[in-house]
Amino acid sequence: MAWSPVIALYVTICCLAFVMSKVVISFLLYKRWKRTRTIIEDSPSGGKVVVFRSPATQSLSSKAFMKKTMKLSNKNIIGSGGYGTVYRLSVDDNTAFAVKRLNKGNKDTERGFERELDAMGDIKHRNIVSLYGYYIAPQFNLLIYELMPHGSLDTLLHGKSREQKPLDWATRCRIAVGAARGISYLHHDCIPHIIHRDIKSSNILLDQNMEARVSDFGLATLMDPHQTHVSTIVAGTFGYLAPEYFDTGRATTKGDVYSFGVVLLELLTGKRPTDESFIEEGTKLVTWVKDVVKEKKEEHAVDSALGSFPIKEVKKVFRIAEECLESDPSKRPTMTRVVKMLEQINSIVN
Ligand SMILES: Nc1ncnc2c1ncn2[C@@H]1O[C@H](COP(=O)(O)OP(=O)(O)OP(=O)(O)O)[C@@H](O)[C@H]1O
Repeated sequence: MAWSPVIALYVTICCLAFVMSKVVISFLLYKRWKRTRTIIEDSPSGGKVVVFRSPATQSLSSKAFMKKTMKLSNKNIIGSGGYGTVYRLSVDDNTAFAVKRLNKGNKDTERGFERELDAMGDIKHRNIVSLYGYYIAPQFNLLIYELMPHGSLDTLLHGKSREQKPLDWATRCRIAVGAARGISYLHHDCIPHIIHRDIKSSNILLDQNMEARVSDFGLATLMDPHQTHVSTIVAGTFGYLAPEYFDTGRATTKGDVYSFGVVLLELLTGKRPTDESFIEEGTKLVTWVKDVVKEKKEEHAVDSALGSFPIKEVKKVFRIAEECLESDPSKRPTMTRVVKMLEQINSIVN
């Protein structure tokens, strides 16, 4: 059946309007995307700096960042991990950032790497360490993060410094619920949903108000597994990995829930999952705690540095940890549920 010229004209106009609207929308989205970032190509090094615009990065021009970065030395190091070294980068007396220098990833994955970083820059939550920008160059990559003045939960719980005061019960509870809210946000509120894959006490950092912030989200997927240290099997860290991960190698939100359960045990007992005493006794933190809870002797497992603590609340947190550590992933609660359960602990205000 032949179309009348009028219908053919209508169809042509509709198709053109459709294509034009797509082009205009893409252009506007690109303009908006550009407005939220400062991008500088550094021709001598072949590198590129991208700074996500926000009130916190107003003082950080890409040029200033490049200059300061080139001057970073060993005395600026604040930590190091499987993915690289972390430096303190001070812009002025009041402004500083944490800069992570990454061991170089795979060249083929560079485009995907940039896309992932751009997406990570859009994630903002009071319990997540913000990514402020990045630098990509042929020799190395840098990630610019918000600086967390109180360092990591791992150092606060297990650090050797004698001046350091042990964390009290109320602070531990606040850290637990803050970290849980951060993970829950990644799992349930981000689109697409994000599985962290490496929840552990050294990836829970503390801001100026001792509020917990989850860091390193997305890094486990970004980095080539062969570039990371020996304790990382595909992704994740020994002692925190859910048992099913060893069989399937698949990261899931329930795997993060398990790792968070291990962090809860660390907060309760003050012991690392890889504590030497467990190896000597042929057990591990999770098994030891399960036995203690079964015998209703939780008070014997509590961190001796804790001083006084409300035993009823301690028992409740042990029970929440136990649920997170169920061997069957389907029996573990979601992180939203974990947040709700923790919020019922009296020492947790707001
Ligand atoms: N944004 C930050 N602010 C302050 N200190 C930080 C920041 N990021 C990392 N650190 C410090 O640097 C240390 C090393 O961090 P990094 O994330 O590189 O390794 P990790 O978490 O210890 O181990 P892994 O690389 O296996 O995850 C942290 O334990 C923390 O003390």
